Amino acid sequence: MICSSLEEVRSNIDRIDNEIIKLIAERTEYVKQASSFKKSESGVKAPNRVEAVIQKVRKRALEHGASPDIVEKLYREMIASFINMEMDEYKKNQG
Ligand SMILES: C=C(O[C@@H]1C=C(C(=O)O)C=C[C@H]1O)C(=O)O
Repeated sequence: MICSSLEEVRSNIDRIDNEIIKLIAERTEYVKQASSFKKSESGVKAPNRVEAVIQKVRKRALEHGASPDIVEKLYREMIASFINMEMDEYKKNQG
């Protein structure tokens, strides 16, 4: 959509950010659940799965006209934070 002012551009960015945050919240709930199926700290980190996710999102980025490099960078940062959160959850459940 072509905008006719910076205000309109920013209003669209704000709308999209709101949607992204809702999806991050939903993703958070699933990552927390993942910890209950893990049997070790290396299982929590699951590096093979991380690489599979990265390959998948790079492909999706290309299909949708986004930059695969930007998407990969964002996902690596996001997943690192999710792993920290999941590790805290895992350790809490270990008692
Ligand atoms: C959610 C999981 O745990 C971790 C978090 C991941 C993610 O945020 O996509 C992927 C792999 C794991 O590092 C999983 O194993 O699927």
